[in-house]
Amino acid sequence: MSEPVFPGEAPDGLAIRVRGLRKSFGAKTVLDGVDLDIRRGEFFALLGPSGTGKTTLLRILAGLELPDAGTVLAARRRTTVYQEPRLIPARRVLANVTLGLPSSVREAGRRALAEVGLEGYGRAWPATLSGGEAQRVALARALVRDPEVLLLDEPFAALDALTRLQMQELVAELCARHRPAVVLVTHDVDEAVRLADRVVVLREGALAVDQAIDLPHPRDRDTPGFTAHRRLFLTHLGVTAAAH
Ligand SMILES: Nc1ncnc2c1ncn2[C@@H]1O[C@H](COP(=O)(O)OP(=O)(O)OP(=O)(O)O)[C@@H](O)[C@H]1O
Repeated sequence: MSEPVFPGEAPDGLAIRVRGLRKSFGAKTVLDGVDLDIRRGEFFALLGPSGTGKTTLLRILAGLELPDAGTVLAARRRTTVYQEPRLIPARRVLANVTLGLPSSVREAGRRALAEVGLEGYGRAWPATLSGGEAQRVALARALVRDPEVLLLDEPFAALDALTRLQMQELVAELCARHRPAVVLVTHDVDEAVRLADRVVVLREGALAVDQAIDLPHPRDRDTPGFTAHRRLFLTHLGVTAAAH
């Protein structure tokens, strides 16, 4: 490694600053000189075809993976929500939410559960929850840590279509209230355009498009401008116009 990773916090106004990031697995180069600044409070979405390195980039931002070269400066409190809720089955819901934190945060844990629509679920067992409820618990577990950077790795991908829409709405609401910087990795172009302030496409190891989405909230496919953004990203993802 040529330079240290996480030598300090990102400069003022930034939650994340990435410079010259490279990562290979064996002969395969996944990230090939990625530069990226994410502002504090910015909702950032990362699109890209399967296997292009989105999760690898997120894992590097989380501090779970080391790059081969480059620097990452990031706000310290970073929390990840994954596609699966990753709850501990032998712990009740509230204990899952406050896992690893002092007992003084139990009340904050209950408040976080209420914020995700699960008031009164603290003593429930994970096995009794639906997929959507379990993912709400995962969100509460992130929320109670008061993240400066919220890393979302396809958090809605395993949910049915209706639950996915409800969860997108919830995440939009929570992020508008708490204003963490968000990095959302998703395959879903509509989801990215609906939620993000800015969308980037990762292709062949580099960031191919970097587009601000300056549309009012709440957004849906009927919001003027939505379809134009959608088309742009689909085109950059290699989807032909006929399939739009
Ligand atoms: N620990 C690892 N060892 C070897 N190869 C890896 C490892 N982690 C990721 N890769 C490879 O790196 C490439 C990028 O993987 P990554 O999971 O980051 O892509 P992705 O864009 O998130 O994919 P998807 O959208 O399908 O989740 C893939 O070819 C993958 O097989």
